[in-house]
Amino acid sequence: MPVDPAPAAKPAEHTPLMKQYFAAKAEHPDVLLFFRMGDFYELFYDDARKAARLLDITLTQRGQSAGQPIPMAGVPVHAYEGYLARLVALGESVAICEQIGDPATSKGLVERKVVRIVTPGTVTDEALLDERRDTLLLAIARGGMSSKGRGYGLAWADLASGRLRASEVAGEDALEAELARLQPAETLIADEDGWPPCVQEARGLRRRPPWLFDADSGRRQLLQFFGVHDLTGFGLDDRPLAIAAAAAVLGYVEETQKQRLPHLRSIALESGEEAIAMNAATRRHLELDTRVDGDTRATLLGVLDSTVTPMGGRLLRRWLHRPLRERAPLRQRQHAVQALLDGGTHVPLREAFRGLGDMERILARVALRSARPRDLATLRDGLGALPAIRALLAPLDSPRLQALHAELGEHDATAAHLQAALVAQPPLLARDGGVIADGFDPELDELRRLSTHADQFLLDLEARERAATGIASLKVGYNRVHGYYIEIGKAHSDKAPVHYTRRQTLTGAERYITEELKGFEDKVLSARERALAREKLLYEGLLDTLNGVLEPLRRCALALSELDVLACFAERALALDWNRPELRDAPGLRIERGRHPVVEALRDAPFEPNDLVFDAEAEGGGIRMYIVTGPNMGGKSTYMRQNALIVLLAHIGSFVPAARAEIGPIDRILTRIGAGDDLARGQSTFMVEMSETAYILHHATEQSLVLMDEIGRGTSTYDGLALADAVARQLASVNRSYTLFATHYFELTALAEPGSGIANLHLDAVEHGDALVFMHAVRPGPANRSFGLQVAALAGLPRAALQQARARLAELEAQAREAPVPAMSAQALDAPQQFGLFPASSAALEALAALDPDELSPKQALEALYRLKALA
Ligand SMILES: Nc1ncnc2c1ncn2[C@@H]1O[C@H](COP(=O)(O)OP(=O)(O)OP(=O)(O)O)[C@@H](O)[C@H]1O
Repeated sequence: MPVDPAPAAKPAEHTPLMKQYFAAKAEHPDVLLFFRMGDFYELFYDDARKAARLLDITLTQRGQSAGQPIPMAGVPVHAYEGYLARLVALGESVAICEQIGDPATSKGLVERKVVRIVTPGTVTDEALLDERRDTLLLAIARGGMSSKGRGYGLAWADLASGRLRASEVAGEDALEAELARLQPAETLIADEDGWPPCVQEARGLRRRPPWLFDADSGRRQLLQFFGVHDLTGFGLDDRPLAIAAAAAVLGYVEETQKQRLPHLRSIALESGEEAIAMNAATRRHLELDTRVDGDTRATLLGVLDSTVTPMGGRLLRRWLHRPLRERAPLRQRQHAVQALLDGGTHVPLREAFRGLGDMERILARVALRSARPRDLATLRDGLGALPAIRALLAPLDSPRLQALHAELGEHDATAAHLQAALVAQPPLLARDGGVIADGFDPELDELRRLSTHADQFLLDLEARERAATGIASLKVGYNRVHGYYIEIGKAHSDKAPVHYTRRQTLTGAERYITEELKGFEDKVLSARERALAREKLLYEGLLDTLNGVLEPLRRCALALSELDVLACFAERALALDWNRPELRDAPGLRIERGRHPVVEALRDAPFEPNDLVFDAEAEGGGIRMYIVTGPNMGGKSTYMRQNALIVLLAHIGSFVPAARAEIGPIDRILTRIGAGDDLARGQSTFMVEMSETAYILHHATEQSLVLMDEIGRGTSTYDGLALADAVARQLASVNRSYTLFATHYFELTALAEPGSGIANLHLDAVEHGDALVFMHAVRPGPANRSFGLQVAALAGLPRAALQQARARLAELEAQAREAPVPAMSAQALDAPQQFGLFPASSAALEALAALDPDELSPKQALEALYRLKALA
């Protein structure tokens, strides 16, 4: 790291400009400072080096200060947003230090001030935001230990849409699950030790003084911020950790935005009880919105999201990450989707959504007073589309759609106001005017008329003066220094009337001004400026008007987002042949002809649908676990995941890729699917596998859906088999969850005995000569072959290696026939610690292996037998 000599120098030794810079920088030591100098934002010293590296811009030097050259890098003001976007995407924060005074009029150094701080979690500029993803600022407050682990309070703000939420969780696992769900852009924590790895790895991590996370002062801060007497209404009253986190978030937002935040009007507590719990591993394994390789298209969200508006897309993502347990709202959504489908209304509705734009974020910018002319034009067009949307919804028989219809509200007056106020296609920036339409404001019209009609006036004046003076060469002109003038050639200058006042003498001509021309000049020159000022005032007035109806407008935007998602569900259901699942209150799961939405979408060939039945009401509790066997590539993982995705889709209110689905109450979806993607954390594949498995055994309940894919693969065969066996037994007899357990250990198929609640399913393949054809159909019973070698051949393993493998396989199979592994008995299920799958002692095995019967005398043989008996 290069050392900056200059900042270490005594302040007095620096130039006045650099003194000003250091004063600003001292207040924002850990963010990049964009220091406005004319048409550039400049960065100095370490900031310059860092920006040069991150943005690939030139590092230069700017003269000297305190006897040292000043490293400098800069970005042009007109293009700064792109650079800012890149820095923010890299997790950097930037303080924008503007010239406050007018350089033209200020004496000496122009005044400068940091006007806002752009951070990854607080950006609201359209150009810096991902359209289809919430940008969240999260704060985590830490509490004491309880029986469930340490308590954490979380609060997150979505400034770009004005949403503030909080939650409280117990234990590191739950905290990690929340982080995986929220995916914050920036995370605030107290500057203390001992944060778990999931926090330390959080994006845009920022450590703040611990006293900012204090619950008592936090409570006072929240009361003041929301102007309320207690926090009961927000559900936060007895939630000190959530309060502490919320105060930390708000404090940071106020500090960075340096302005009022009228759109953060309330905070709501999200309770974990309301949602189907999915831990970080499950979200990853099910590839809800991102695959391990970073791809976002071949994911559930990629297939599901056909929303028209960005705000609809963001709501859908939030729903997907927080499937609801409560059935009533889900049934309402399903009913709404059905109502849309029945009349085909989703088609014209989606057409009408095209004109909506991102109303939610536009309204946030209106509240922050940073909305640009085009934002308001989009809002105008969106509100203009409302009557058509309302008319489409009005006849539909669905309680949710009618509630949303009511939430949309009437905004005809606002729409008409915007319509009258704005030109059809306003420019990007309000700065240069041309935003407010003609006819909206008489004063502005007059000012505009003055500046635009100037040309005609001058021509008229010229003609009149020529006629009056009889000088045909008389000209009316303008120059920047002297302003308007009447010019007469030297030859005629003696004919200039007395009311002409000389302004300037040139070699061949004289220039004059008259009272009339002077009056005109004053009017015209100031007219443009005044028109601009007037427009600015009118624009601010527009923002005021909109802020007066912000709440109803925001409710309207939220209702439109939900309508967009429901219409998307309808469109997807029709396009992809998905059906309405039945959400039942009785336990059990029954899926008929289910499909994997993503695999199906990616395949050219048809997808083979498969059933799943967990009939919890059957005698003896029915089947609780399926052991799924079959060849590699047979479709085991696909089958397991498709069932989880169908269950998940049902719990966001969507239709599902199945002919029929009956779905009882579900509290969690838990998965253990090998991905090996945690190597970066320094954990071995096996360690990850076991800690995920431990999590599942600790958390799975009778209402949980559990997917276990090839447990025990990461260790030696016997260890792996023993672990897989024990885990399967635990899940079936202790957790009693709905479990799909895919395995290559055929020994486990023996667990399926009558009364055990365990059954076998398998997938199959058939050989056609050298070719292997996967059937992908799930059948009852265990698989009888693994086809591992055939699959290896398909994968292109060298012929010689394959031959060797075949020979070795034959040997192993022969050995196994001679000494078969004892099967597991059903009784063993009740006493998991005693099952007799393996010889109790490997010492006995080793001793046995060391014996050579041909070399033993009968006496030695008998002694050996006694020794072995003692070892067993
Ligand atoms: N029901 C199905 N219909 C059509 N194609 C399928 C079906 N299930 C799986 N496939 C295809 O087979 C491929 C392999 O499936 P999958 O990964 O589920 O196999 P697997 O049995 O889990 O394999 P492995 O044991 O090697 O992990 C999938 O990528 C998909 O293209």
